[in-house]
Amino acid sequence: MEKEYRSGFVAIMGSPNVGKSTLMNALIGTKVAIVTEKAQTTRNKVVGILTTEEYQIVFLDTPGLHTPKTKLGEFMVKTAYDAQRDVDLTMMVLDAKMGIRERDEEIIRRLNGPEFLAVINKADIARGERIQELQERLTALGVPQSAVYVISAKEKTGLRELQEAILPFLLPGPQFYPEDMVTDRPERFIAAELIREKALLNLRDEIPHGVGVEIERVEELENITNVAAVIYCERDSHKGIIIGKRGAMLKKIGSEARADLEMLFGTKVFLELWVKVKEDWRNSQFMLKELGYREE
Ligand SMILES: Nc1nc2c(ncn2[C@@H]2O[C@H](COP(=O)(O)OP(=O)(O)OP(=O)(O)O)[C@@H](O)[C@H]2O)c(=O)[nH]1
Repeated sequence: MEKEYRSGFVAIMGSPNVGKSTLMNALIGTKVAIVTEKAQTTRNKVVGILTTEEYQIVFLDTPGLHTPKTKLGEFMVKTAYDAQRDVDLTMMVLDAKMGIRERDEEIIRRLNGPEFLAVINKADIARGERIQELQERLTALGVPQSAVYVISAKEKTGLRELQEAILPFLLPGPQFYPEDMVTDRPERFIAAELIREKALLNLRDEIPHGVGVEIERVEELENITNVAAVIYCERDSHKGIIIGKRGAMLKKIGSEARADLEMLFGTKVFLELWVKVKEDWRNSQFMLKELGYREE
């Protein structure tokens, strides 16, 4: 008898910067979520999809949980807990080096149960005793040993075991998305995220969280895709920094983004980038909507 097709939804939770996006990209083998060394990089719920002949796993990569200070922050936290509610499995990602913070404990207590796995990430940069200490803390919090996995999303170790651990949580069911689809986010959204990633990677610490990217136009011609985008920032002084001396910074952001956009669209890309100042845009409902941080 043929085996029944199985599918399910898996939420990837955890504090900012623990490596959730890196893990999801590694599991599905494509870059659908942006990664930077700065906390709170992920703002939206991004779906990553892993399809094989036997099963389909749909991953929800949630914004890092933190105490919200702005409307955008509130939206991020709400999206994270909302994503968790209707899933078949929740994976809580922990940073082996940072350990379990008070806030993590609260989340673990809230989410621990039969459909819960704890994933200790960044094993490549933590000492063995440190990892053992974390495992013991998890046991003390009531998470069974069998639900704890030690991995390095960056070095891609422990991923096969983790993937196998997910399979029993999948239920007989349909393939929700076509097999060649790796995310349900529109190309425009990914394009904006790729540009934002390059801005975050290149800019100094004080600016990045005030940076939003809007794609104004995508024109797909036969051999080239024309993309026009605006980088929003909150102050005139920031605008100067983003543009850089004789436009050098903007040029660097643009050429790095273009390389990724060419992979996304599968064509050459002509990228036009503008920088605009919108004071306090993170507290403007209108701007949040404009930039795609809306509830579905
Ligand atoms: N050494 C090491 N670094 C890692 C590993 N996984 C992720 N990182 C790094 O940790 C940083 C944060 O990774 P992200 O994947 O953006 O983390 P995140 O949890 O999605 O972060 P938010 O979007 O802020 O919630 C990046 O600099 C990654 O390269 C790992 O296994 N080992």
